[in-house]
Amino acid sequence: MAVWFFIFISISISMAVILKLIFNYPSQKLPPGPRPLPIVGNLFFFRKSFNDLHHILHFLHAKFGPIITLHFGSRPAIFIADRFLAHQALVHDSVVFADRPPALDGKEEVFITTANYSSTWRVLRRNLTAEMLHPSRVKSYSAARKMMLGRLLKLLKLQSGQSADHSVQVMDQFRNSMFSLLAFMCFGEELEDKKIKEIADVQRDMMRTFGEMSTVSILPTITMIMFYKQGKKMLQLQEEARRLIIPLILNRNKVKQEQNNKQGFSSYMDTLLDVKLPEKNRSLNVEEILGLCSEFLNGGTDNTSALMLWTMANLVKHPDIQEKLFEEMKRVIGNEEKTVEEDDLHKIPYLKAVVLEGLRKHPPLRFLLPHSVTKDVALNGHLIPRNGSVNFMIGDMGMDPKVWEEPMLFKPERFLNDEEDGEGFDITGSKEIKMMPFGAGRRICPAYALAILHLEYFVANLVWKFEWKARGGYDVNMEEQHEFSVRMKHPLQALLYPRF
Ligand code: HEM
Repeated sequence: MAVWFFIFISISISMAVILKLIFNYPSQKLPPGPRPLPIVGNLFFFRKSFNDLHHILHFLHAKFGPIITLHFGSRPAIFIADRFLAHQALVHDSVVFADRPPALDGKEEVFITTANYSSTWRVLRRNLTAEMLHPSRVKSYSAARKMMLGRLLKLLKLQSGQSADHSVQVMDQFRNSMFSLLAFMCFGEELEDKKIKEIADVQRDMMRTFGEMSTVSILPTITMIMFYKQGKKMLQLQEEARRLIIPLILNRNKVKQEQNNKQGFSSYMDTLLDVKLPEKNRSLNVEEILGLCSEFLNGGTDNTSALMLWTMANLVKHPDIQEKLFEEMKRVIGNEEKTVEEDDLHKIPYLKAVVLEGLRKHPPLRFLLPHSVTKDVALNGHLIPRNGSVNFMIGDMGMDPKVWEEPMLFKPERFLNDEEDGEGFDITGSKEIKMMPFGAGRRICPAYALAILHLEYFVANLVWKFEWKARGGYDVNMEEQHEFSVRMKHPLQALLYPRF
Protein backbone atom coordinates (compact mmCIF):
# COMPACT_ATOMS: atom_id res chain seq x y z
CA MET A 1 0.00 0.00 0.00
CA ALA A 2 2.77 2.44 0.98
CA VAL A 3 4.67 1.65 -2.28
CA TRP A 4 1.55 2.24 -4.46
CA PHE A 5 0.84 5.45 -2.59
CA PHE A 6 4.44 6.63 -3.17
CA ILE A 7 4.27 5.78 -6.92
CA PHE A 8 0.90 7.56 -7.25
CA ILE A 9 2.26 10.71 -5.59
CA SER A 10 5.44 10.66 -7.74
CA ILE A 11 3.46 10.31 -10.99
CA SER A 12 1.08 13.08 -9.97
CA ILE A 13 3.94 15.46 -9.20
CA SER A 14 5.70 14.62 -12.53
CA MET A 15 2.47 15.17 -14.46
CA ALA A 16 1.91 18.47 -12.70
CA VAL A 17 5.45 19.63 -13.58
CA ILE A 18 5.07 18.57 -17.24
CA LEU A 19 1.63 20.24 -17.53
CA LYS A 20 3.04 23.38 -15.96
CA LEU A 21 5.92 23.35 -18.46
CA ILE A 22 3.56 22.91 -21.41
CA PHE A 23 0.72 25.25 -20.47
CA ASN A 24 2.13 27.73 -18.04
CA TYR A 25 5.59 28.45 -19.37
CA PRO A 26 6.35 31.17 -20.26
CA SER A 27 4.38 33.38 -17.95
CA GLN A 28 1.74 35.27 -19.94
CA LYS A 29 3.30 38.58 -19.03
CA LEU A 30 6.55 37.98 -20.86
CA PRO A 31 6.74 39.46 -24.38
CA PRO A 32 5.15 37.14 -26.95
CA GLY A 33 7.08 34.52 -28.88
CA PRO A 34 6.87 31.03 -30.29
CA ARG A 35 5.63 28.43 -27.82
CA PRO A 36 8.61 26.65 -26.28
CA LEU A 37 8.81 22.88 -26.04
CA PRO A 38 9.48 21.40 -22.60
CA ILE A 39 13.21 21.24 -21.79
CA VAL A 40 14.54 22.23 -25.26
CA GLY A 41 12.56 25.49 -25.34
CA ASN A 42 12.86 27.20 -28.75
CA LEU A 43 16.13 25.52 -29.60
CA PHE A 44 14.69 23.80 -32.67
CA PHE A 45 14.63 27.17 -34.49
CA PHE A 46 18.37 27.00 -34.58
CA ARG A 47 18.74 23.39 -35.61
CA LYS A 48 20.54 24.30 -38.88
CA SER A 49 22.90 27.05 -37.86
CA PHE A 50 23.19 29.63 -35.13
CA ASN A 51 24.58 32.01 -37.74
CA ASP A 52 21.00 32.33 -39.00
CA LEU A 53 20.01 33.94 -35.71
CA HIS A 54 19.27 37.38 -37.10
CA HIS A 55 17.33 36.02 -40.13
CA ILE A 56 15.19 33.90 -37.83
CA LEU A 57 14.66 36.86 -35.54
CA HIS A 58 13.44 38.96 -38.50
CA PHE A 59 10.86 36.33 -39.23
CA LEU A 60 9.80 36.11 -35.59
CA HIS A 61 9.59 39.89 -35.14
CA ALA A 62 7.39 40.14 -38.25
CA LYS A 63 5.09 37.54 -36.70
CA PHE A 64 5.07 38.52 -33.00
CA GLY A 65 5.98 42.23 -32.98
CA PRO A 66 9.00 44.34 -32.00
CA ILE A 67 9.65 42.68 -28.65
CA ILE A 68 9.73 38.90 -28.38
CA THR A 69 10.80 36.15 -26.00
CA LEU A 70 12.68 32.97 -26.82
CA HIS A 71 13.44 30.22 -24.36
CA PHE A 72 16.69 28.36 -24.10
CA GLY A 73 17.10 26.43 -20.91
CA SER A 74 16.14 28.23 -17.76
CA ARG A 75 16.62 31.86 -18.82
CA PRO A 76 14.22 33.67 -21.15
CA ALA A 77 15.94 35.75 -23.84
CA ILE A 78 14.13 38.95 -24.81
CA PHE A 79 14.86 40.52 -28.23
CA ILE A 80 14.04 44.17 -28.94
CA ALA A 81 14.03 45.47 -32.52
CA ASP A 82 12.16 48.74 -32.01
CA ARG A 83 14.07 52.01 -31.55
CA PHE A 84 11.46 53.61 -29.25
CA LEU A 85 11.49 50.61 -26.92
CA ALA A 86 15.29 50.61 -27.04
CA HIS A 87 15.30 54.29 -26.07
CA GLN A 88 12.82 53.68 -23.26
CA ALA A 89 14.95 50.86 -21.87
CA LEU A 90 18.50 52.08 -22.46
CA VAL A 91 18.05 55.81 -21.89
CA HIS A 92 14.95 56.39 -19.72
CA ASP A 93 15.32 53.26 -17.60
CA SER A 94 19.08 53.17 -18.05
CA VAL A 95 19.94 52.16 -14.49
CA VAL A 96 17.61 49.16 -14.46
CA PHE A 97 18.75 47.96 -17.90
CA ALA A 98 22.47 48.45 -17.21
CA ASP A 99 23.17 44.97 -15.87
CA ARG A 100 24.73 42.00 -17.70
CA PRO A 101 23.59 38.38 -17.44
CA PRO A 102 25.85 36.18 -15.28
CA ALA A 103 28.82 34.48 -16.98
CA LEU A 104 28.19 31.15 -18.70
CA ASP A 105 30.32 29.25 -16.24
CA GLY A 106 29.07 31.25 -13.25
CA LYS A 107 32.58 32.68 -12.64
CA GLU A 108 32.79 36.33 -11.71
CA GLU A 109 35.44 37.73 -14.05
CA VAL A 110 36.84 41.21 -14.00
CA PHE A 111 36.02 42.78 -17.39
CA ILE A 112 34.21 46.03 -18.14
CA THR A 113 32.10 44.42 -20.86
CA THR A 114 30.74 41.57 -18.75
CA ALA A 115 30.80 43.07 -15.23
CA ASN A 116 27.40 43.41 -13.64
CA TYR A 117 26.19 46.89 -12.72
CA SER A 118 28.35 47.26 -9.63
CA SER A 119 31.05 49.40 -8.09
CA THR A 120 33.67 47.16 -9.73
CA TRP A 121 32.21 48.02 -13.16
CA ARG A 122 32.06 51.71 -12.23
CA VAL A 123 35.71 51.81 -11.12
CA LEU A 124 36.98 49.96 -14.21
CA ARG A 125 34.90 51.99 -16.63
CA ARG A 126 35.87 55.28 -14.95
CA ASN A 127 39.53 54.28 -15.13
CA LEU A 128 39.23 53.68 -18.90
CA THR A 129 37.24 56.84 -19.64
CA ALA A 130 39.17 59.22 -17.38
CA GLU A 131 42.69 57.85 -17.84
CA MET A 132 42.64 56.80 -21.52
CA LEU A 133 39.64 58.33 -23.29
CA HIS A 134 39.58 61.84 -21.86
CA PRO A 135 40.13 64.26 -24.82
CA SER A 136 43.50 65.42 -23.43
CA ARG A 137 44.71 61.81 -23.12
CA VAL A 138 43.44 60.97 -26.60
CA LYS A 139 45.35 63.98 -27.95
CA SER A 140 48.54 62.79 -26.26
CA TYR A 141 48.48 59.75 -28.57
CA SER A 142 48.27 61.78 -31.79
CA ALA A 143 51.97 61.22 -32.54
CA ALA A 144 51.41 57.45 -32.27
CA ARG A 145 48.43 57.67 -34.65
CA LYS A 146 50.53 59.65 -37.11
CA MET A 147 53.33 57.10 -36.92
CA MET A 148 50.97 54.11 -37.52
CA LEU A 149 49.20 55.92 -40.35
CA GLY A 150 52.57 56.77 -41.97
CA ARG A 151 53.58 53.10 -41.86
CA LEU A 152 50.29 51.98 -43.37
CA LEU A 153 50.48 54.50 -46.23
CA LYS A 154 54.08 53.51 -46.96
CA LEU A 155 53.18 49.82 -47.04
CA LEU A 156 50.19 50.37 -49.31
CA LYS A 157 52.31 52.45 -51.69
CA LEU A 158 54.94 49.73 -51.78
CA GLN A 159 52.42 46.96 -52.36
CA SER A 160 50.48 48.81 -55.04
CA GLY A 161 53.77 49.55 -56.83
CA GLN A 162 54.86 45.90 -56.66
CA SER A 163 51.67 44.55 -58.21
CA ALA A 164 51.37 44.77 -62.01
CA ASP A 165 47.82 46.16 -61.86
CA HIS A 166 48.26 48.15 -58.58
CA SER A 167 45.88 45.79 -56.74
CA VAL A 168 46.18 45.42 -52.98
CA GLN A 169 44.26 43.34 -50.45
CA VAL A 170 43.97 45.75 -47.58
CA MET A 171 42.16 43.90 -44.80
CA ASP A 172 45.21 42.59 -42.94
CA GLN A 173 47.02 45.91 -43.24
CA PHE A 174 44.06 47.79 -41.73
CA ARG A 175 43.81 45.31 -38.89
CA ASN A 176 47.56 45.37 -38.18
CA SER A 177 47.64 49.17 -38.08
CA MET A 178 44.74 49.36 -35.65
CA PHE A 179 46.19 46.61 -33.51
CA SER A 180 49.65 48.25 -33.35
CA LEU A 181 48.08 51.55 -32.35
CA LEU A 182 45.97 49.98 -29.60
CA ALA A 183 48.96 47.89 -28.44
CA PHE A 184 51.02 51.07 -28.12
CA MET A 185 48.27 52.70 -26.03
CA CYS A 186 47.91 49.55 -23.98
CA PHE A 187 51.54 48.64 -23.25
CA GLY A 188 53.09 52.10 -23.50
CA GLU A 189 56.01 50.96 -25.59
CA GLU A 190 56.62 50.05 -29.18
CA LEU A 191 56.93 46.31 -29.21
CA GLU A 192 58.98 44.62 -31.91
CA ASP A 193 56.97 43.55 -34.98
CA LYS A 194 57.35 39.83 -34.21
CA LYS A 195 55.89 40.22 -30.74
CA ILE A 196 53.02 42.41 -31.99
CA LYS A 197 52.20 39.79 -34.61
CA GLU A 198 52.22 36.97 -32.06
CA ILE A 199 49.89 38.86 -29.72
CA ALA A 200 47.66 40.00 -32.60
CA ASP A 201 47.35 36.41 -33.91
CA VAL A 202 46.34 35.04 -30.50
CA GLN A 203 43.83 37.84 -29.95
CA ARG A 204 42.34 37.34 -33.43
CA ASP A 205 41.99 33.58 -32.89
CA MET A 206 40.35 34.26 -29.53
CA MET A 207 37.87 36.63 -31.18
CA ARG A 208 37.13 34.10 -33.94
CA THR A 209 36.59 31.27 -31.48
CA PHE A 210 34.51 33.51 -29.27
CA GLY A 211 32.63 34.67 -32.39
CA GLU A 212 31.68 31.06 -33.19
CA MET A 213 30.16 30.88 -29.74
CA SER A 214 29.01 34.49 -29.43
CA THR A 215 25.71 34.27 -31.30
CA VAL A 216 24.71 31.89 -28.61
CA SER A 217 26.06 33.83 -25.67
CA ILE A 218 22.38 34.63 -25.50
CA LEU A 219 21.68 30.93 -25.08
CA PRO A 220 23.85 30.16 -22.09
CA THR A 221 22.81 26.72 -20.98
CA ILE A 222 23.55 24.91 -24.19
CA THR A 223 26.60 26.91 -25.20
CA MET A 224 28.94 25.08 -22.89
CA ILE A 225 27.82 21.70 -24.17
CA MET A 226 27.50 22.41 -27.90
CA PHE A 227 30.72 24.35 -28.13
CA TYR A 228 32.90 22.10 -26.05
CA LYS A 229 35.61 21.99 -28.76
CA GLN A 230 35.75 25.78 -29.08
CA GLY A 231 35.80 26.05 -25.28
CA LYS A 232 38.87 23.82 -25.19
CA LYS A 233 40.60 25.85 -27.92
CA MET A 234 39.79 29.03 -26.01
CA LEU A 235 41.61 27.69 -22.95
CA GLN A 236 44.71 26.98 -25.07
CA LEU A 237 44.60 30.48 -26.57
CA GLN A 238 44.22 32.05 -23.14
CA GLU A 239 47.32 30.13 -22.04
CA GLU A 240 49.22 31.49 -25.06
CA ALA A 241 48.03 35.04 -24.29
CA ARG A 242 49.27 34.56 -20.74
CA ARG A 243 52.71 33.49 -22.00
CA LEU A 244 52.98 36.58 -24.20
CA ILE A 245 51.43 39.33 -22.10
CA ILE A 246 52.16 38.52 -18.45
CA PRO A 247 55.92 39.21 -18.81
CA LEU A 248 55.01 42.63 -20.23
CA ILE A 249 52.85 43.38 -17.18
CA LEU A 250 55.52 42.25 -14.74
CA ASN A 251 58.18 44.26 -16.52
CA ARG A 252 56.02 47.39 -16.63
CA ASN A 253 55.25 47.04 -12.93
CA LYS A 254 58.97 46.78 -12.17
CA VAL A 255 59.84 49.86 -14.23
CA LYS A 256 56.99 51.78 -12.58
CA GLN A 257 58.23 50.92 -9.11
CA GLU A 258 61.86 51.68 -9.95
CA GLN A 259 60.78 55.10 -11.18
CA ASN A 260 58.71 55.46 -8.04
CA ASN A 261 55.54 56.07 -10.06
CA LYS A 262 57.06 59.28 -11.39
CA GLN A 263 57.06 58.58 -15.14
CA GLY A 264 55.22 61.26 -17.10
CA PHE A 265 53.59 59.00 -19.66
CA SER A 266 51.19 56.25 -18.69
CA SER A 267 49.73 53.44 -20.73
CA TYR A 268 46.45 51.59 -20.13
CA MET A 269 48.44 48.88 -18.36
CA ASP A 270 50.00 51.48 -16.03
CA THR A 271 46.58 52.81 -15.09
CA LEU A 272 45.37 49.28 -14.33
CA LEU A 273 48.32 48.73 -11.99
CA ASP A 274 46.93 51.60 -9.89
CA VAL A 275 43.28 50.46 -9.81
CA LYS A 276 41.82 49.33 -6.47
CA LEU A 277 38.68 47.18 -6.48
CA PRO A 278 36.35 48.67 -3.85
CA GLU A 279 34.21 45.55 -3.35
CA LYS A 280 37.26 43.35 -2.88
CA ASN A 281 39.46 45.96 -1.23
CA ARG A 282 42.55 45.01 -3.23
CA SER A 283 44.48 45.86 -6.42
CA LEU A 284 43.95 43.99 -9.68
CA ASN A 285 45.95 40.79 -10.00
CA VAL A 286 48.04 39.91 -13.05
CA GLU A 287 45.35 37.69 -14.60
CA GLU A 288 42.77 40.47 -14.30
CA ILE A 289 45.11 43.03 -15.89
CA LEU A 290 45.75 40.57 -18.71
CA GLY A 291 42.00 40.18 -19.28
CA LEU A 292 41.39 43.93 -19.29
CA CYS A 293 44.27 44.50 -21.72
CA SER A 294 42.82 41.83 -24.06
CA GLU A 295 39.43 43.52 -23.83
CA PHE A 296 41.01 46.87 -24.76
CA LEU A 297 42.93 45.40 -27.71
CA ASN A 298 40.00 43.41 -29.08
CA GLY A 299 37.33 46.09 -28.52
CA GLY A 300 39.44 48.56 -30.41
CA THR A 301 40.84 46.49 -33.25
CA ASP A 302 38.24 44.27 -34.88
CA ASN A 303 35.29 46.66 -34.93
CA THR A 304 37.28 49.65 -36.14
CA SER A 305 39.22 47.80 -38.83
CA ALA A 306 36.10 45.98 -40.10
CA LEU A 307 34.32 49.31 -40.41
CA MET A 308 37.29 50.94 -42.13
CA LEU A 309 37.18 48.17 -44.73
CA TRP A 310 33.40 48.56 -45.28
CA THR A 311 33.80 52.32 -45.67
CA MET A 312 36.60 51.99 -48.22
CA ALA A 313 34.64 49.29 -50.06
CA ASN A 314 31.73 51.72 -50.39
CA LEU A 315 34.06 54.44 -51.65
CA VAL A 316 35.41 52.05 -54.30
CA LYS A 317 31.88 51.05 -55.26
CA HIS A 318 30.79 54.70 -55.50
CA PRO A 319 33.62 56.67 -57.18
CA ASP A 320 31.41 59.79 -57.23
CA ILE A 321 31.29 59.80 -53.39
CA GLN A 322 35.06 59.24 -53.21
CA GLU A 323 35.66 62.12 -55.63
CA LYS A 324 33.36 64.43 -53.66
CA LEU A 325 35.24 63.61 -50.47
CA PHE A 326 38.60 64.23 -52.16
CA GLU A 327 37.42 67.58 -53.54
CA GLU A 328 36.20 68.64 -50.09
CA MET A 329 39.57 67.77 -48.58
CA LYS A 330 41.36 69.68 -51.36
CA ARG A 331 39.34 72.74 -50.41
CA VAL A 332 40.60 72.44 -46.81
CA ILE A 333 44.13 71.06 -47.27
CA GLY A 334 45.08 72.66 -50.58
CA ASN A 335 47.18 70.84 -53.13
CA GLU A 336 50.06 70.06 -50.87
CA GLU A 337 51.65 66.69 -50.51
CA LYS A 338 51.04 66.49 -46.77
CA THR A 339 48.89 64.29 -44.62
CA VAL A 340 45.46 65.34 -43.36
CA GLU A 341 46.03 66.39 -39.75
CA GLU A 342 43.67 65.64 -36.87
CA ASP A 343 42.95 69.35 -36.49
CA ASP A 344 41.68 69.43 -40.11
CA LEU A 345 39.04 66.74 -39.59
CA HIS A 346 36.30 68.95 -38.18
CA LYS A 347 36.59 71.21 -41.23
CA ILE A 348 35.43 68.39 -43.54
CA PRO A 349 31.72 67.69 -42.80
CA TYR A 350 31.42 65.29 -45.73
CA LEU A 351 34.08 63.06 -44.12
CA LYS A 352 32.02 62.77 -40.95
CA ALA A 353 28.96 62.02 -43.10
CA VAL A 354 30.82 59.20 -44.90
CA VAL A 355 31.94 57.65 -41.59
CA LEU A 356 28.44 57.92 -40.07
CA GLU A 357 26.89 56.34 -43.15
CA GLY A 358 29.39 53.46 -42.79
CA LEU A 359 28.35 53.04 -39.15
CA ARG A 360 24.65 53.10 -40.07
CA LYS A 361 24.88 50.59 -42.89
CA HIS A 362 27.58 48.31 -41.52
CA PRO A 363 27.49 48.37 -37.70
CA PRO A 364 30.20 45.86 -36.75
CA LEU A 365 27.97 44.29 -34.09
CA ARG A 366 24.49 42.97 -34.97
CA PHE A 367 23.37 43.02 -31.33
CA LEU A 368 24.46 45.00 -28.33
CA LEU A 369 26.26 42.82 -25.82
CA PRO A 370 23.52 41.05 -23.84
CA HIS A 371 22.00 43.28 -21.16
CA SER A 372 19.92 42.24 -18.17
CA VAL A 373 17.78 44.11 -15.65
CA THR A 374 18.60 44.77 -12.00
CA LYS A 375 15.00 43.86 -11.01
CA ASP A 376 11.77 42.65 -12.67
CA VAL A 377 10.45 45.57 -14.68
CA ALA A 378 7.68 46.35 -17.19
CA LEU A 379 8.44 47.51 -20.71
CA ASN A 380 5.59 48.36 -23.06
CA GLY A 381 3.24 46.32 -20.85
CA HIS A 382 5.48 43.24 -20.86
CA LEU A 383 7.45 41.75 -18.02
CA ILE A 384 11.23 41.88 -18.38
CA PRO A 385 12.39 39.39 -15.79
CA ARG A 386 15.49 39.71 -13.64
CA ASN A 387 16.76 36.30 -14.69
CA GLY A 388 16.51 36.92 -18.46
CA SER A 389 18.86 38.43 -21.02
CA VAL A 390 17.78 41.49 -23.01
CA ASN A 391 19.15 41.76 -26.53
CA PHE A 392 18.93 44.84 -28.73
CA MET A 393 19.13 44.47 -32.49
CA ILE A 394 21.48 47.19 -33.76
CA GLY A 395 21.44 46.40 -37.48
CA ASP A 396 17.66 46.68 -37.84
CA MET A 397 17.51 50.16 -36.34
CA GLY A 398 19.87 51.67 -38.92
CA MET A 399 17.84 50.08 -41.72
CA ASP A 400 14.37 51.21 -40.63
CA PRO A 401 12.70 52.69 -43.77
CA LYS A 402 10.49 54.86 -41.53
CA VAL A 403 13.61 56.71 -40.37
CA TRP A 404 16.02 56.30 -43.28
CA GLU A 405 14.97 57.00 -46.85
CA GLU A 406 16.22 54.22 -49.17
CA PRO A 407 18.10 52.56 -46.30
CA MET A 408 19.88 50.05 -48.56
CA LEU A 409 21.74 52.83 -50.39
CA PHE A 410 25.07 54.26 -49.23
CA LYS A 411 24.19 57.97 -49.14
CA PRO A 412 26.40 60.12 -46.82
CA GLU A 413 24.40 63.21 -47.83
CA ARG A 414 21.63 62.11 -45.46
CA PHE A 415 23.85 63.22 -42.54
CA LEU A 416 24.68 66.67 -43.95
CA ASN A 417 21.37 68.21 -42.81
CA ASP A 418 22.35 67.41 -39.22
CA GLU A 419 25.50 69.48 -39.74
CA GLU A 420 23.44 72.45 -40.94
CA ASP A 421 21.45 72.72 -37.73
CA GLY A 422 24.77 73.16 -35.95
CA GLU A 423 24.41 70.27 -33.53
CA GLY A 424 25.53 67.38 -35.70
CA PHE A 425 24.13 63.88 -35.55
CA ASP A 426 23.67 62.54 -32.01
CA ILE A 427 25.43 59.17 -32.14
CA THR A 428 24.76 58.57 -28.44
CA GLY A 429 20.99 58.37 -29.01
CA SER A 430 20.35 60.30 -25.81
CA LYS A 431 17.47 62.35 -27.31
CA GLU A 432 16.26 59.80 -29.82
CA ILE A 433 17.66 56.56 -31.20
CA LYS A 434 17.84 56.51 -35.00
CA MET A 435 20.72 54.04 -35.09
CA MET A 436 23.00 52.80 -32.34
CA PRO A 437 26.24 51.27 -33.58
CA PHE A 438 27.79 52.00 -30.17
CA GLY A 439 24.71 51.32 -28.02
CA ALA A 440 23.09 53.97 -25.81
CA GLY A 441 22.72 54.80 -22.14
CA ARG A 442 24.96 53.68 -19.31
CA ARG A 443 26.61 50.83 -21.19
CA ILE A 444 27.27 52.78 -24.39
CA CYS A 445 30.69 52.01 -25.86
CA PRO A 446 32.96 54.25 -23.76
CA ALA A 447 35.35 54.64 -26.72
CA TYR A 448 32.90 55.83 -29.37
CA ALA A 449 34.64 59.20 -29.80
CA LEU A 450 38.06 57.53 -30.10
CA ALA A 451 36.68 55.03 -32.64
CA ILE A 452 35.20 57.85 -34.75
CA LEU A 453 38.50 59.76 -34.58
CA HIS A 454 40.42 56.67 -35.76
CA LEU A 455 37.95 56.12 -38.59
CA GLU A 456 37.92 59.75 -39.77
CA TYR A 457 41.69 60.16 -39.56
CA PHE A 458 42.54 56.95 -41.42
CA VAL A 459 39.75 57.16 -44.07
CA ALA A 460 40.64 60.81 -44.80
CA ASN A 461 44.28 60.01 -45.41
CA LEU A 462 43.61 56.82 -47.37
CA VAL A 463 41.50 58.86 -49.82
CA TRP A 464 43.84 61.86 -49.76
CA LYS A 465 46.91 59.78 -50.65
CA PHE A 466 45.39 57.25 -53.10
CA GLU A 467 42.70 57.01 -55.70
CA TRP A 468 40.87 53.77 -54.97
CA LYS A 469 39.39 51.87 -57.91
CA ALA A 470 37.59 48.59 -58.45
CA ARG A 471 39.51 45.86 -60.28
CA GLY A 472 38.58 45.90 -64.00
CA GLY A 473 35.30 44.13 -64.60
CA TYR A 474 34.68 43.33 -60.92
CA ASP A 475 31.98 44.90 -58.82
CA VAL A 476 32.73 45.13 -55.11
CA ASN A 477 31.12 42.15 -53.39
CA MET A 478 29.33 43.42 -50.27
CA GLU A 479 28.33 40.00 -48.90
CA GLU A 480 28.61 39.79 -45.10
CA GLN A 481 30.29 37.23 -42.91
CA HIS A 482 29.31 37.03 -39.26
CA GLU A 483 32.22 36.47 -36.93
CA PHE A 484 32.44 38.41 -33.67
CA SER A 485 31.97 41.48 -35.86
CA VAL A 486 30.25 41.57 -39.23
CA ARG A 487 33.01 41.61 -41.80
CA MET A 488 33.32 41.43 -45.59
CA LYS A 489 32.95 37.85 -46.79
CA HIS A 490 35.17 38.73 -49.76
CA PRO A 491 37.65 41.25 -48.34
CA LEU A 492 38.17 44.30 -50.49
CA GLN A 493 40.85 44.03 -53.14
CA ALA A 494 41.23 47.43 -54.78
CA LEU A 495 43.54 49.18 -57.24
CA LEU A 496 45.45 51.93 -55.48
CA TYR A 497 46.95 54.85 -57.46
CA PRO A 498 49.05 57.35 -55.50
CA ARG A 499 47.58 60.85 -56.00
CA PHE A 500 50.75 62.88 -55.54
C1 HEM B 1 33.97 51.18 -34.51
C2 HEM B 1 34.41 50.79 -33.33
C3 HEM B 1 33.56 50.31 -32.19
C4 HEM B 1 32.24 49.92 -32.16
C5 HEM B 1 31.25 49.89 -33.32
C6 HEM B 1 31.93 49.54 -30.79
C7 HEM B 1 30.69 49.11 -30.37
C8 HEM B 1 30.38 48.74 -29.07
C9 HEM B 1 29.09 48.25 -28.63
C10 HEM B 1 27.87 48.07 -29.52
C11 HEM B 1 29.19 47.99 -27.31
C12 HEM B 1 28.10 47.38 -26.41
C13 HEM B 1 27.23 48.42 -25.76
C14 HEM B 1 26.14 47.77 -24.93
O1 HEM B 1 26.22 46.60 -24.61
O2 HEM B 1 25.16 48.47 -24.61
C15 HEM B 1 30.54 48.31 -26.89
C16 HEM B 1 31.00 48.19 -25.60
C17 HEM B 1 32.30 48.42 -25.24
N1 HEM B 1 33.33 48.88 -26.06
FE1 HEM B 1 33.16 49.41 -28.00
N2 HEM B 1 33.05 49.72 -30.02
C18 HEM B 1 34.07 50.19 -30.82
C19 HEM B 1 35.35 50.52 -30.43
C20 HEM B 1 35.84 50.37 -29.17
C21 HEM B 1 37.17 50.72 -28.75
C22 HEM B 1 38.21 51.42 -29.64
C23 HEM B 1 37.30 50.36 -27.43
C24 HEM B 1 38.47 50.50 -26.47
C25 HEM B 1 39.59 51.10 -26.74
C26 HEM B 1 36.02 49.81 -27.01
C27 HEM B 1 35.73 49.36 -25.74
C28 HEM B 1 34.47 48.96 -25.30
C29 HEM B 1 34.17 48.54 -23.94
C30 HEM B 1 35.17 48.46 -22.77
C31 HEM B 1 32.81 48.22 -23.89
C32 HEM B 1 31.99 47.74 -22.68
C33 HEM B 1 31.21 48.88 -22.04
C34 HEM B 1 30.41 48.45 -20.81
O3 HEM B 1 29.96 47.31 -20.73
O4 HEM B 1 30.24 49.30 -19.91
N3 HEM B 1 35.17 49.83 -28.08
N4 HEM B 1 31.24 48.78 -27.98
